[in-house]
Amino acid sequence: MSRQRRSGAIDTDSGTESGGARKKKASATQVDLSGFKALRSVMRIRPFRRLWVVTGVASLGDWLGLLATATFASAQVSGSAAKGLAFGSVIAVRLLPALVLGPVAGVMADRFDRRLTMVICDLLRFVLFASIPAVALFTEAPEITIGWAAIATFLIETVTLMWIPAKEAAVPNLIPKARLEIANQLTLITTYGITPVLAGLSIAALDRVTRAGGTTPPEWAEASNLALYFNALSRLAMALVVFVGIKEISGRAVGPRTEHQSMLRQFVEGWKYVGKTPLVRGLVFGILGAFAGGGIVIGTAQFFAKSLNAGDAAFYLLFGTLFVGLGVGIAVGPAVVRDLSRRRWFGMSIVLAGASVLVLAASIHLTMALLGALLVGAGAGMAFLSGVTLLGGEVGDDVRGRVFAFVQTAVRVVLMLAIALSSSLVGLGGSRQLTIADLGISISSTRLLLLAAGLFGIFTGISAFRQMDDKPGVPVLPDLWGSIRGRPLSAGEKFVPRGVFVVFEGGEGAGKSTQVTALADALRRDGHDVVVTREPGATDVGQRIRSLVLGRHSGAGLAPRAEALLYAADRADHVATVVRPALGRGAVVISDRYVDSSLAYQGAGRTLPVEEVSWLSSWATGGLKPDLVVLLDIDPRAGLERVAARGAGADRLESESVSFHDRVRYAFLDLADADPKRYLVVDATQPTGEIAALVHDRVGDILPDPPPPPPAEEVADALNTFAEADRP
Ligand SMILES: Nc1ncnc2c1ncn2[C@@H]1O[C@H](COP(=O)(O)OP(=O)(O)OP(=O)(O)O)[C@@H](O)[C@H]1O
Ligand SMILES: Cc1cn([C@H]2C[C@H](O)[C@@H](COP(=O)(O)O)O2)c(=O)[nH]c1=O
Repeated sequence: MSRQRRSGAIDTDSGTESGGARKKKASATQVDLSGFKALRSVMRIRPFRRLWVVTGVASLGDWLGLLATATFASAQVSGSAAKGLAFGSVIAVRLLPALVLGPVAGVMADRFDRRLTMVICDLLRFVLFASIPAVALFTEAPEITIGWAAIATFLIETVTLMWIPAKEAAVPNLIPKARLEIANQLTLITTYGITPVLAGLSIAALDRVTRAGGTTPPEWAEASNLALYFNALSRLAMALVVFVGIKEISGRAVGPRTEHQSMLRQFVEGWKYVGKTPLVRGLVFGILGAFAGGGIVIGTAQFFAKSLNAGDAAFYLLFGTLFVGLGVGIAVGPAVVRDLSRRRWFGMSIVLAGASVLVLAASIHLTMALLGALLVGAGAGMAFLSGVTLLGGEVGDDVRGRVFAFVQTAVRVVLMLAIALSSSLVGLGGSRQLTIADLGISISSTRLLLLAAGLFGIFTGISAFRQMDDKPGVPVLPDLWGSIRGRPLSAGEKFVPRGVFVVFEGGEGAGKSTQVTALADALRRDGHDVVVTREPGATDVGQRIRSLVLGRHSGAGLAPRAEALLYAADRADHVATVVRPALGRGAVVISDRYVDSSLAYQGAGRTLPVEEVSWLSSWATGGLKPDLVVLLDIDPRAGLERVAARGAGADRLESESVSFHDRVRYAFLDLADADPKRYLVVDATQPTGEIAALVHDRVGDILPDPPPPPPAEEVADALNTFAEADRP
């Protein structure tokens, strides 16, 4: 059985109009999902708008706080080694709580009121952030100020671990599912694009202002202290806005509350859910793979810059480009892939990031490395956006907090391990120059690690894709390409054909009816269950359509598009009520004409865009393709003579010009050329018996031998509804 038929992908573009008209129509249907209007519509959701504003302010505060705590700690000691140690320790302390407390945080987010959890966490963070510079006001001892900065940072991070799952799990309840992606886009761009840059600029500006004129500011007015106070106040503001202004966060979308379960039980259930649900498993696997790869890129970045014979500036440039790519992926990705399945997009984005790491590994010049870094960032950004949106939109409310907590914990652990391991590993390996042609390529442990990271990224992307794919069997690249052009392929109708589908095609008078009958008789003699059918006109509706399109008087002025639609309508009814049921019961279905006739007559003959006629047919048939097409090829002059000899007069299409029929003939031949395995092209001027023997032989190759037993009686009864379609 042909694989194409089983896969049954359909191009779901919305019509046959061309150019601007189609674009207008497409954007009209997408207006609720993308673009500026979508942005406006999500901003109209009051609770989200408020949350977005305070999250932006708080995120600015957090980035300021991160920079400030680190610079604050190093400012308390002297000597570069001590400063470096102090700086590094504060950053490391921020990552530690995840190891112990991450999973518990998820249970809290699913167990307790999320709004109160957020408010209490923010009040605690307000106090803790403010306490860091405040303690320094009361003591001169650096061990106390640094010690407290480290303890406070640890506590802040612990509290943050509780806050994030509560917030992330609540957001999808505030926004309709269709708006979730744009809402996430907005939040991620604000949190990882705008506010870190603003924070860096603000802290530098603060430093300049407070030291203007060469004066040393009082300790409380140091830039890092002011930043920490701002951070504290932004958290207080967040607590107040969430408590007073976004009461909706307390609401639950679906599912029963789970307070009756013990915390331990909830914790175990959360892990089980992640392990057992293919979508979540795929997401988690993909996210972790991406972060592991990202960690290796970060861990090796400095050595990599050196391997390009570039200095520190190149390192920063690469790093900056990676973030630009991340932003581009998040901001532009959805507009590029349009209606591509988000599950597929997630896997593909990870594969893109992995493949781009390979570009990095193979870079022989800084420009190539920059391109690689840009694409790594773009892939990661798109994976991040689609991953978060999928988690928010497809994970049930009652377990969402635990899933987010699981992901955030695992991400931190994997990232830390990947950075630590890769940076120590690159230190161990040596580097030597290998000259290929005139290119000096540096093979070093850094590049080998990048190579491994890239391959690992591709592997995890593919695995995630496989686990989560919601369009199995639909070819990946045509689906991606179709989506970019606004014509995603939709999954074929769920249908497992048992029978075999043979179609006869050809011009007028080629001898199709004669050969259909001969083949059906021969196969019946061989013991096969055979259904003979045709287009147009195999069903009651089809009969009426046939008289509309072929009647010499009724359809005289029929517009080509109307003609194409009528044939498609006949086909849709024919496939749904005759062909699929017969194939489903295991019969051999022989049809006199099918999709190719539309491509040849309406496409080439009427000169409608063949691609669009093809889409129309794919949609009408739900992607059903024949196993074999027998093309009876004949010069139209000879074929039309045979028709005339029948003496019944020419129908509307037979009356078309010879050049029309020539175009039809060559279109049939082109189709056969493009897919030779699925076609048998026969010279239709041969004697009837010889043609019949050739066809019987070829069909024998694809038929089950011996013929399958007839279906059970009750199934046969059910299918008999369609048996009367065994005509023309
Ligand atoms: N191989 C052949 N050699 C000579 N004549 C043939 C051959 N096959 C069929 N014919 C004759 O040609 C005429 C058209 O045959 P047939 O109806 O089978 O063709 P068709 O392709 O189904 O036509 P249409 O396009 O009108 O449906 C008939 O009179 C038939 O007897
Ligand atoms: C299915 C199909 C058919 N046609 C044309 C081709 C013929 O001129 C008639 C069918 O007549 P026949 O005697 O049954 O062969 O319809 C078409 O133009 N487009 C189609 O999709």
